[in-house]
Formats: sequence, C-alpha cells, structure tokens
Amino acid sequence: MATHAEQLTAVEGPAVRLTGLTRSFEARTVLDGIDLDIPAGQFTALLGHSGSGKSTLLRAIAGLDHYVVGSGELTAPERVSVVFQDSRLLPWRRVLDNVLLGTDGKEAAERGRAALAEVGLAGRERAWPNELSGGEAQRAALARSLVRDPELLLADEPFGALDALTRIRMHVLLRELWERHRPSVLLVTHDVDEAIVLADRVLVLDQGRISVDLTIDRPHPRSYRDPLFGEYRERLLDALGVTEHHANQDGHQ
Ligand SMILES: Nc1ncnc2c1ncn2[C@@H]1O[C@H](COP(=O)(O)OP(=O)(O)OP(=O)(O)O)[C@@H](O)[C@H]1O
Repeated sequence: MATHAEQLTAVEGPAVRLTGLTRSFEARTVLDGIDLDIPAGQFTALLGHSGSGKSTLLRAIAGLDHYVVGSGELTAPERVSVVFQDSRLLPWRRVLDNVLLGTDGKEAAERGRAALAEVGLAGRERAWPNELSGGEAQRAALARSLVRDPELLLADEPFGALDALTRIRMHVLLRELWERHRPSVLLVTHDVDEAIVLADRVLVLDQGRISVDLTIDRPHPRSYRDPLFGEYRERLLDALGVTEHHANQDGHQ
C-alpha cells in the first residue's frame, strides 16, 4: 500500500465522502475499507471501543495523517476545524490571541471577540489560558474553531475531561452553535448518552468498519426521559458489546 497525500479535495454534495478508506499501522489494519457519506450540515457522532480507530478516522478526514499508510478515496470541505479533548491553547498567548491564531484580515479581531461572546467568554479576551477552568478552555477552543467559519467541525472527545455538569452545559452550547452556524459535525465520543442527546446520526466503528448507522429522529432539545432514548441506548450498547447491567455499574456506557 502506498502512503497518501493525494485525497483531500473540496466537494459538492456530501460534506465528507469516504470510499474504501483503509489505514494501517505496521501489520495492523485499523480502518478496513470504510465507505461513508456525511451530508452537509449533518450532526453525526462516532462511537467505538477504545482502540477501534475513531481518532484515526477523524485525523484522516482532517488531513492530519499523511505519514500513515493507507488507501481509498477521501473528500472533505476546504474549511475544517478540529477540537480535541484538551483545548490546546498556547499558554503564552492571551485567550483572544489564541482564538485568532492563524487568521488574518482587518475583521479577524472583531470575529474573534464575537466568537468568544458566543461561547460565553465575553470579557475574558485578555485572560491567560491558565486562568481559565477546563470548561472555559474548551469554550475558547470552540471559539477558535468557529472563527474560521468551518464547513466541517471535527471534535475528538471534546468533553471527555470535563465534570458531568460542565459537560451538560457544553452539550447545550455545542448544539446551539450548530443550530446557528450549521457546519457538518463529526463528534467522536465514548459516551453513548452524549451521542444520542446531541447527534442526528450515530455511527459505531468496529473491526475497522462502520457496524451501526443509526438515525436519531427526535426533536431537540432532547430529554433522557424520551421513551425512545432507552431503545437507542440499548441498540448502541448492544453494538458495543456492553450490557445495561455493566453500564449502570460504570455510571455510563
Ligand atoms: N501513530 C500511531 N502509530 C502506531 N499505532 C497507532 C498510531 N495511532 C493509532 N495507532 C493504533 O491504532 C489503533 C486505533 O487507534 P485510535 O487512537 O484511532 O483509536 P480510538 O478508537 O480513537 O481509541 P480511544 O477511544 O482510546 O481514543 C490503536 O490500536 C492504536 O494503538
């Protein structure tokens, strides 16, 4: 198999199209011929066991894996933003400067301020990253992604390190931002409930393939008390090989 620096091009139609996407690390094939379309503006979540290849898939779509051996075709929009589990703010730059990193133009600062206001950080423009809480830092990371007006937002466990209450607030915020800006979203998460509450489509990655492709056809904001919530949950936990008994013991999943 050859390495692949060739595959990222802008598309009409679906925001993301993967055809026979394969990625391997030494002898191990992590992604094994994935076919997937993500329509423009869709909010999709990706679940899978630890090590199933979720981040590998996300990095491939982000064009961050040129050193990885692989094949297949991949198309993605031009403007892609990525948010990770840690905010990756540069500690030596103030919050607004972090948000503006890599942008230029006269209106950039104005857009940066507006993005910070949108995520609830108005007034914190001149703060240093170490003065922010974990949730605030993730808000700043979201502002940094927004300021680029992404057609596609890739989020790799963005709330994984946050406490439960902050995580719920961040769910509300992310969904609001999506409603306002309508990028396509691919959210990688371990948390089945997070996937069901936020996404309109939930994928499960297993053995290098998409094993479940589930539409969550419920209005927003969603309630855990929705009778269908349990059905979606059960279906996804089954696909992940987790029983409800274990799920309750673990707190979630
Ligand atoms: N740079 C790399 N070099 C070698 N192996 C790698 C590399 N990156 C990932 N892998 C391997 O590929 C497999 C998939 O990793 P990946 O990080 O994509 O999984 P994941 O589903 O995101 O896991 P997690 O949920 O734990 O973050 C793992 O077995 C991992 O060890």
